Amino acid sequence: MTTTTTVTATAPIPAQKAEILAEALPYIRRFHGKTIVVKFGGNAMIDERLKQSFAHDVVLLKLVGINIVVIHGGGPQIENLLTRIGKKGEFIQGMRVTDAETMEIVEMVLGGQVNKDVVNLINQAGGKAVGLTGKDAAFIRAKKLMLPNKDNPQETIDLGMVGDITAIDPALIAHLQAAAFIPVIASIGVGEQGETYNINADVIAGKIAEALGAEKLILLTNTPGVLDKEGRLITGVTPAQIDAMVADGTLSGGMLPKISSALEAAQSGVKRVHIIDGRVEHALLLEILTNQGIGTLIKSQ
Ligand SMILES: Nc1ncnc2c1ncn2[C@@H]1O[C@H](COP(=O)(O)OP(=O)(O)O)[C@@H](O)[C@H]1O
Ligand SMILES: CC(=O)N[C@@H](CCC(=O)OP(=O)(O)O)C(=O)O
Repeated sequence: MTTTTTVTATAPIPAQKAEILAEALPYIRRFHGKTIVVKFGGNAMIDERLKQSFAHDVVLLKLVGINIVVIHGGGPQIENLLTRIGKKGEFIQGMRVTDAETMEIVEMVLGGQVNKDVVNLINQAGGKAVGLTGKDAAFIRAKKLMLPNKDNPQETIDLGMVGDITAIDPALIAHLQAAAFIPVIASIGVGEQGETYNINADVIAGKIAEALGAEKLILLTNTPGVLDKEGRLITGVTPAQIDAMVADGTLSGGMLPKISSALEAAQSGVKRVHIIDGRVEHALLLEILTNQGIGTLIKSQ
């Protein structure tokens, strides 16, 4: 008996769609086998649909052979829980003042709720994500940060349990990448005595990108990129422009640790560092696989 196979004609793909797909090829070839570190900001993480589009992008990029490493924040999510226990968050130069009780909340929210949420989303999208904090294999070592006081450089500001990264061991990430897992890292570090440190997620993302020799670092946030005094997007910033914008207050709050770690990464061998709008659907695909420049490129000089 012979069987007949029916081949159903597929609907013609609009030429524009095919063109966009074809445009991705040189980028896939360029980044195949390379590492791209992506920081998913807490503010970009609020919308469910955007979270899913982020997770799909991560899985697609991994499937075309790009080693994606995800670092996530969770500032607004920490703030929610602090409010529920009647505590108000305090920030100095974009860093959360972290007493012992706040540290407990930060670890619970970042290492627990937010980390597992991101892991779950990526796995639901078909990836193999593994959640970590810097305590796993003690791969992010830190000591207490003493923040220089901008008004009086002889003085330092005590932020409590905020960590200053002393070392990152890339071996654990390399093992996970070799086995096709997607590392999803919460911004917690560990001290010499096993103490827990709260570290700004942008700072960790920059240091991990450096330690892994990443091709790209992408910081997804809730603004179109770096904005000038008039609120217009700056598509590329130099160190001199950054210094001027910090000095005149154009850059403030959460943008301060973001811009300084982006610049440090760019000056320490990470080839391209971008701050982009995580509120744009498929922002990652647009940034990595198309010639559509979005957000701000941080220049090393
Ligand atoms: N010049 C600037 N350009 C863009 N954003 C800025 C600037 N100065 C301060 N910001 C603030 O920085 C915020 C981004 O940092 P943050 O709130 O820490 O985001 P994330 O959670 O993504 O790390 C923006 O929402 C904006 O309020
Ligand atoms: C020291 C410090 O400020 N830690 C941050 C860690 C989370 C974070 O960086 O989250 P976003 O990326 O969403 O801002 C905090 O406690 O809020």
